[in-house]
This record gives sequence, structure tokens and C-alpha cells, in this order.
Amino acid sequence: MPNNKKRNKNKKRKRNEREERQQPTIHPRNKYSEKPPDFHLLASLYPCFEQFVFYTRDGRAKIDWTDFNATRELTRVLLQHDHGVKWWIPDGQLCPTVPNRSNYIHWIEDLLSSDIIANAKTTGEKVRGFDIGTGANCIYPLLGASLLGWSFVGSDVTDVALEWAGKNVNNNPHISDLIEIRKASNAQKTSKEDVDNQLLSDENKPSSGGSTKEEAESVASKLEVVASELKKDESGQPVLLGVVKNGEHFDFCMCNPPFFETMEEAGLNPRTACGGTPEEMVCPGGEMAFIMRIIDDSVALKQSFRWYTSMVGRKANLKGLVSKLWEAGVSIVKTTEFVQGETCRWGLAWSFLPLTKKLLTSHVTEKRNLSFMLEGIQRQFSAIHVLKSVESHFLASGASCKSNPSLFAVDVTPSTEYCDSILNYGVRNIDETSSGQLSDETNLMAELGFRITVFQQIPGTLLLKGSLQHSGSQLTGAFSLMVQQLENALKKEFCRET
Ligand SMILES: C[S@@+](CC[C@H](N)C(=O)[O-])C[C@H]1O[C@@H](n2cnc3c(N)ncnc32)[C@H](O)[C@@H]1O
Repeated sequence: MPNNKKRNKNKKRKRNEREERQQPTIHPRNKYSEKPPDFHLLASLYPCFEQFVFYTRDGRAKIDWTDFNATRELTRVLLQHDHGVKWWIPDGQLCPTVPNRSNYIHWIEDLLSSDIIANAKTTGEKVRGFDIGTGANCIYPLLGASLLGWSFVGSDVTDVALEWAGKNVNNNPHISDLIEIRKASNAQKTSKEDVDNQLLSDENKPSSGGSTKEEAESVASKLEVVASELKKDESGQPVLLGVVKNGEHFDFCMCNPPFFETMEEAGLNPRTACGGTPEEMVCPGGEMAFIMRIIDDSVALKQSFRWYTSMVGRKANLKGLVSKLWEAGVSIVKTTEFVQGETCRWGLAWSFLPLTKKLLTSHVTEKRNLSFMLEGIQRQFSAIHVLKSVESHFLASGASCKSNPSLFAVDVTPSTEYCDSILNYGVRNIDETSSGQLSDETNLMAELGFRITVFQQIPGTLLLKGSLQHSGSQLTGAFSLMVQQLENALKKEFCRET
């Protein structure tokens, strides 16, 4: 092939790769993944929507995304037409886009069906979720209940949100039994004096005869509650602690937090008009402070939830949140990216439940090179999507990653916390007596760097290879467990049947 032809071909390939990488991804089970909403059809069926639809010169039906009334009417007709849900919000309240919000629901569905952590539920038992800050739009409970039959508690703090969320639930008698709207109020607020008195009276109590470790754990857990209570006092409203009732259990919590510290920051996207009042968009310290409060509450509530999740608005905040989570002693962290029109959001999930034995005890090999195949990859995904997902999988564990898209490779250096956690769970489950080995292995952490490379096989099949970078590394066990976890996660995300 002549040189310039080859160059052009290479350029074209690179451009395609770039475009593919930038292509918005929508969850494959999302109703709109194959076919976006058809504005022309909706306009012909719903006269109230028709007035907002105009046609481009090439005949495409469009709406003006900067018109709040148009976006609200679109949400109303999509909920009615595709979900059988009656819905409305007052002027100015945050208006959700249905396809985007559905992605978060489907991601939670994936987390719940994955076998990374134990599931005590029997088949057919209803999934129960908690939506922190459900808003007047109550979008997540309405979608979760209508799409998947999940039950929800939706909490909020403002009167308008509580009133309209209630109306949106009551206007849908077919799912209203599944949704409870709950005020996150300070009614059960604990003062510092209450907490001090409680600790003092505990100190004066005769010892129950429990072991020192148990006593220490109980004091530690009380201190966590104290810290969380005091934080809650500074920032006003409770988030989970004090809103979740004693003895309640949930499969997950979710949250689209107030992302911003000021309304100026919130109004930075002039291309859309989704509304949003200061109460909905802003909180002291922005999303970082809000999600930190969810993390603090999760430390106190631990296994009352199988999965804790939150949306994150800024990628830069993810790293800090992930390291905070590992410090807090979680057993697993997962992240994902949601593409919402022209903006990106991230999903963050964590759990305190132990990782399943199935994952951990299956042969921990001593190999320095490991590989696995991904077969039956759904056709909208390519090697680039998988490579990106490898990177976010390890970033979520606090690793540092260097991606090299031209080699289809990611170099990974895991964090000490991730190695600790994987070795703790892995080694303990494999051999109770080998805990001495654990600390030796932990000291060798600096050596554990590896490369994951993605190879295209036939269409729909990829081969992934992991190779330890240091030939002398003694951490083959941890490496093997990490590759196993990666394999499980990728199969769940990309393959039709796992
Ligand atoms: C960005 S809005 C999200 C609304 C809706 N979930 C959505 O996705 O469109 C954030 C919501 O959190 C509520 N909120 C703020 N602080 C809260 C707290 N401590 N507990 C519960 N909700 C809170 C606000 O009133 C607002 O309705």
C-alpha cells in the first residue's frame, strides 16, 4: 500500500477510535438505548407537547432545550407514554431527563444482581431502596417502581419537595403502595450534651463481661455516631442517620446530591433549562460535603444497606471520595460514568458486606501472566469501551492508572488500602492460618504493578491479558484476585450471558 494511503487509513482509524471514545454511552437496558424519544410521534399523540416541537430544514423534530416548559412537558409525556406514570412539578423545580435518570436505576440493578457481595434475599423478595433527596419530581422512586417493581423510601427536606413528591406518588395508584415519602427532619436530632451524657452513663455502667475487643468496638461505633451527629448539627439536616428507622434494612440507597456551593456555579450550563431552586442545587461545601455525610452515616449504619450509592458531579471529587471510603473500611468500591447529554456524571457505590467466598476462594494462582476471554460482547461495545472500563474499575479501588489507548493497555498500581482489603478477605477465606503471611505480603505492596492489555479476537470476543511488571514480585495471590474481580466485573458489564 502506498505510504500516504496507509497514513490516511491510520488517520481514519485513529479518528474512529477517538469518536468511539467520545460517544455517549447509555445503559443497554435503558428503554432509549436503541431508539431515542421520537418527538414527532409524541407531538402527534400529545397536543400539549406539540406546541414545543419544531422541525429543522432536513425535517427532524426538535425542542428548545433552553425552554423550561418544553423540557418539563417532554418529561411529562415520556413518563406517561413509556412508563404509564402521571407526573408534574411546579415552575422552577428541578426537571429530570428520563433517559439519563434511568441509567442510574439500571446501574443499581446491575450492582444488585452481581454476586460480588452476599445476597441474603430469596428470589421474588421485593427490592427496597432509599432515595436521599427525592425532590418534588420524585423521579427515582417513580422509575424504580414502574420499571422494576422496587419499593422506596424517598426523603427530602423542603416542604415543596415533600408536597409534590407526595402528589406524584398519589396520582399513580398502581405504584403508590411501593413508595413512602419521608421528611428528613431534625426531629430526632441529638445534642452534643445528649451524646456526652450517654457516653458518661455508659462509662459508669458495670462491665457486661464482654471482651475488651467488643467493648472497644462498641465505643468506636458510638464515637462514629457522635462524629456523624455533630457533623449533622453543623450542616443542618440529617441525611440517613435519624431518617432510617431502627431495624430498617435496604438493598441500596441512591442520591442525586445538591452538586454546587453557589447558584452561580449551578447556572454554568446555558444550553439547557432544567430548572432547580437553590434548595435543590446548593449545599454548604457542595457535593463533596454532602457525599462525605452519606459516607459518615454509612459507617454508622454499615450493613443496614447492601449498597450505598451516590451520583458525583465532578470527576475531580471521585478520587478523594474513594480514598475516604477505603479508609472507612468498606469491602468494595465501584464507580461508573453516566453521560447526560453534554455533561458527564459519575456513579459511586460502596458496601460493608464481605465479598463473596465464591470470588475469593476459587483458585488463587501463582502465575505472573493471567488472561481471560470476554465472549458474547454486546454489539454497541468495543475494545475501547472495555479498556475505559478496566481503568475506571481500578480507579474506583484507589489505584493509579496510566492508560495507553494506542497499545490498548492500562498500567495499574494498586493502592495499599485495596491490596490490604483484597489480601485480608482473600487470604482469610482461603486459609485461616495464613494471616502471618499477610503482613509480609503487605510490606511488598510497592512491587505490585501490572499491565492489562485488551486484544481483539473475532467480533464480539476480546482477550484480556494481565502481566505483573516486576518479575520478582511475591504478590501473585493479590494480583490473581484482582484479575478475577476484573473479569467478573467486565463480564457483568459487557457480556450477554455470564
Ligand atoms: C439535586 S436535587 C435531586 C432531586 C431528584 N432526586 C432528582 O434527581 O432530580 C437534591 C435534593 O436533595 C434535597 N436535600 C437537600 N438536603 C437534604 C437532606 N439532608 N436530606 C434529604 N434531602 C435533602 C433537596 O431538597 C433536593 O430536593
